[in-house]
Formats: sequence, C-alpha cells, structure tokens
Amino acid sequence: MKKVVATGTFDIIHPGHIRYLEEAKKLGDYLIVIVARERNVRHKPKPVIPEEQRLRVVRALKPVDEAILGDDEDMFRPIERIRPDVIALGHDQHFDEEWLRGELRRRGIEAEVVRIETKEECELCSSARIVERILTLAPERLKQMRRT
Ligand SMILES: Cc1cc2nc3c(=O)[nH]c(=O)nc-3n(C[C@H](O)[C@H](O)[C@H](O)COP(=O)(O)O)c2cc1C
Ligand SMILES: Nc1ncnc2c1ncn2[C@@H]1O[C@H](COP(=O)(O)OP(=O)(O)OP(=O)(O)O)[C@@H](O)[C@H]1O
Repeated sequence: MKKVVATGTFDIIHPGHIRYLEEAKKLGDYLIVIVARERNVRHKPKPVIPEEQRLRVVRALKPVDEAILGDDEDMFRPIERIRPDVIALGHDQHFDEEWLRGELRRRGIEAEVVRIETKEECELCSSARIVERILTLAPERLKQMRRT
C-alpha cells in the first residue's frame, strides 16, 4: 500500500483544498493529512478555526483516509512514525523541495517529495480571501442582523 502525506493549515475549507487533496490521493493508495498546529502557523495570520475543529473537518473530506494534528515542535516526528512513500507539497507551500529531501535523507526516511502544481482557480479558493470577503461584508451584515 502506497502511503501519501499531505499537509496544511486548512483554516476555512474551499475547493482549492479539495483539489490539492484529490491530486495528492492520486499519488498513492492511502492519504494521511497532517494538519498544522496553531502555534506553528507563523508565516501568515493565525487561523480563525481552532486546530481540533480544522482536524475534524479535514478528516471528513472524501479523499482523506486519515488525518492527524501535527507535532507541536518537530515537523519530522509524525513523518518518522508514518514512514510515507510520498510527501505531496501544494503549489504554494513555502518548503524548498531540496531542503526537505536532504532532511528526510538525514533521518533515513525514503519518501519521495512531489510538488503538486495544479491550482484551483476561483475567486474564493483561498482561506485568506474568504476572511477578507467576510470582513468587507461585515458592517452591512451587522446592520441587517441588528434590524431583524
Ligand atoms: C512534511 C511536512 C510535515 C509537517 N509536519 C508538521 C507538524 O508535525 N506540525 C505542524 O504544525 N506542521 C507541520 N507541517 C507544516 C504545516 O502542515 C503546513 O504545511 C505549513 O504550516 C504550511 O502551511 P500552509 O500550506 O497552510 O500555508 C508539515 C509540513 C510538511 C511539508
Ligand atoms: N486554490 C488552490 N489550489 C490548489 N491547492 C491549494 C489551493 N489553495 C490551497 N491549496 C493547497 O492546500 C494546502 C493547504 O493550504 P492552506 O491551508 O495554506 O490554504 P490557503 O487557502 O492557501 O490559505 P491562505 O489563503 O490563508 O494562505 C496547501 O498545500 C496549498 O498549496
């Protein structure tokens, strides 16, 4: 059985996430998703949704066979336990593939690193853009809610 690992924050789920996970699943037979811990999301604003809730939603998505919360401190700890055949990086994930391959080699993990170049193009195919949209609509929505 070929095990594939996919990773991400998955704050507010959108079709871009679904596309990434579908493409990742095609690389093997069993898809395990590592959901980023809140304290490790430092490269962008903190997620809106708590980590346990993000995990629960990701776990329910069709391409996903298993989902776990990542390690709090060492991103290689879950990988050492899972021993995946493939690690699928999303089109915009900030990890350098050569660095990642080197770190895996150093730890004796023989996973192939594959960059999924496919990008789902839609207006709200980004958690950050969904948050921006909500904030833009918020003043009008609040007025409406107070009227009803
Ligand atoms: C191979 C690999 C393993 C990872 N393991 C963890 C982990 O154990 N804990 C964690 O908080 N984040 C982990 N991450 C990072 C996140 O899941 C996520 O990919 C990263 O924060 C980039 O987030 P974004 O794609 O949502 O912007 C891992 C990433 C990779 C590529
Ligand atoms: N539109 C998209 N098309 C394909 N893959 C995507 C798309 N959006 C996100 N992904 C992939 O989904 C995984 C998780 O992404 P992440 O949780 O950072 O979502 P995001 O919507 O890009 O977040 P944000 O907009 O807040 O940066 C990453 O591997 C990322 O490359």
